[in-house]
Amino acid sequence: MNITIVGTGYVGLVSGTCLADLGHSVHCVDINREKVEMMQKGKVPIYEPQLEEVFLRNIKGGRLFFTTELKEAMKVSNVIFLALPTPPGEDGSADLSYVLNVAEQIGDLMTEYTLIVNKSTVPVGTSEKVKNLIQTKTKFPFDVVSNPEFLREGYAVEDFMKPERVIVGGSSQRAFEIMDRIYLPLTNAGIKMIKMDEKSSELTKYASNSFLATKITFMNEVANYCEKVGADVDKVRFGMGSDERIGNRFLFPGLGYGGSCFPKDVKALIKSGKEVGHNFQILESVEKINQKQKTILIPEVEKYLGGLEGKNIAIWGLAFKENTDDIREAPSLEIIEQLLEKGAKVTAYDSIASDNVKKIWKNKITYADNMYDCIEGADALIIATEWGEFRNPHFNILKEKMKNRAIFDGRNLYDLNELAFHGFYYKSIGRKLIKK
Ligand SMILES: NC(=O)c1ccc[n+]([C@@H]2O[C@H](COP(=O)([O-])OP(=O)(O)OC[C@H]3O[C@@H](n4cnc5c(N)ncnc54)[C@H](O)[C@@H]3O)[C@@H](O)[C@H]2O)c1
Ligand SMILES: O=c1ccn([C@@H]2O[C@H](COP(=O)(O)OP(=O)(O)O[C@H]3O[C@H](CO)[C@@H](O)[C@H](O)[C@H]3O)[C@@H](O)[C@H]2O)c(=O)[nH]1
Repeated sequence: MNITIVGTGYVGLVSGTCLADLGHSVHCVDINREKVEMMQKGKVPIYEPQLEEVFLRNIKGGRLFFTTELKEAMKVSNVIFLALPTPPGEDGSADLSYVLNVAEQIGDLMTEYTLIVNKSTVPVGTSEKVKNLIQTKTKFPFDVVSNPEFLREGYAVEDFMKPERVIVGGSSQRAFEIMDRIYLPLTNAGIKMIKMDEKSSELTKYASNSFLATKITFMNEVANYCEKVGADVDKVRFGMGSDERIGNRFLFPGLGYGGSCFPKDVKALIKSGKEVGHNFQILESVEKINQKQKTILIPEVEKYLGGLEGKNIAIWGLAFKENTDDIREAPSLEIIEQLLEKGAKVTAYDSIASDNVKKIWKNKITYADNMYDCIEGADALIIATEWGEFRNPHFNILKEKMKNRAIFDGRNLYDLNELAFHGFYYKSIGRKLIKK
């Protein structure tokens, strides 16, 4: 089948590449000329494990193409996936301008039956808005379906190819049949496709992300309580997660949830609720607690050092989580902001995400080339991302290079006994404080 994907970011590029790998001919469209030229030359513009291999295989196989021209792609395909940004507007609501602009263009360019498949995360009622808009632009028949995407950055290829479910929201038999054909290689392999109406499908995405954000936030609250009463959150997490009704995933406490999805989707659901007079009280609390959690280690560092003015603080990890170069809503950004405000000197290291942080913080902080250069002369080390390379450091090198043996670990990477053995002051989340 010939498929067009509009928007080649994390979702569009991964979906396009994977759909090509399932045998479809995929034309990816993006307005960013530089990005398109890069992809035409065989370069992947984002960091996403496994993606490059599948990308190159499908370019070579003649199934994956890139263009800046929607019109060109639509000449060969009448199934169009939208993988466009839906960033938060000033009031927290999802900004639908990208989706609606492209919908309008599709309406103008259509010359036959067209299926518009919306993969962007959008509020309930967006399919209807898109339908109404296209209706004013064309005389040709068309359908709009909602097909929310559940992939995680860092595991995107795996999540797309082996999803726990594919959700399709629509109201036309013709559209459902096309969706059946597109996903046949997955459903044949035992992946379930759940069909429903458009509104329920759109809400399934927001409700899933908001539920996961709530689960994480609940654990952060439990962790903060553990510290007050002397319980260990890792043990509590393991005990709770062993109950299948709770499940052991997404129970890791830390520096709060970040990334391009949870923060914006929680905000957007709260806002959508308000528009119809519904108060998502639980999500309002989740948001507030999460905001506080991102910088929860700062007062701890401040207390330990007796102030931050002129202190050298090292940060390991800048990405919002491991295995990605994405820094959208990363706790590291707010940590850096507060440290600088309080007069500290910051040296940071992230093997993949540093370049993106440089665009924001420029030369206001120092960027180290490796994790050990980063801690040279440091008064304290903050761990903000759980990259694999931080999990087993040579503690002897840390002891030699750091001015103070002090680690503030936002990801609970280390064994408490080991850090006590090495003589570190070690503050993690929801666990006993190890004092030198
Ligand atoms: N990032 C994720 O992990 C993830 C997962 C599931 C769902 N989503 C949702 O998917 C959507 C896309 O997210 P993303 O992270 O891939 O975004 P992104 O910002 O990484 O990519 C969006 C792409 O769209 C392009 N674009 C913008 N306007 C365009 C236009 N008029 N025509 C063609 N291309 C255009 C941009 O240049 C960019 O390359 C959002 O609604 C998001 O909430 C994201
Ligand atoms: O136990 C956990 C799990 C995650 N996180 C944090 O939660 C955030 C989100 O993590 P994750 O869900 O792994 O990353 P995303 O790539 O943002 O993926 C989420 O957002 C996507 C965009 O909507 C959805 O498609 C995915 O299903 C959903 O997991 C990150 O800051 C993590 O550090 C925790 O603090 N504790």
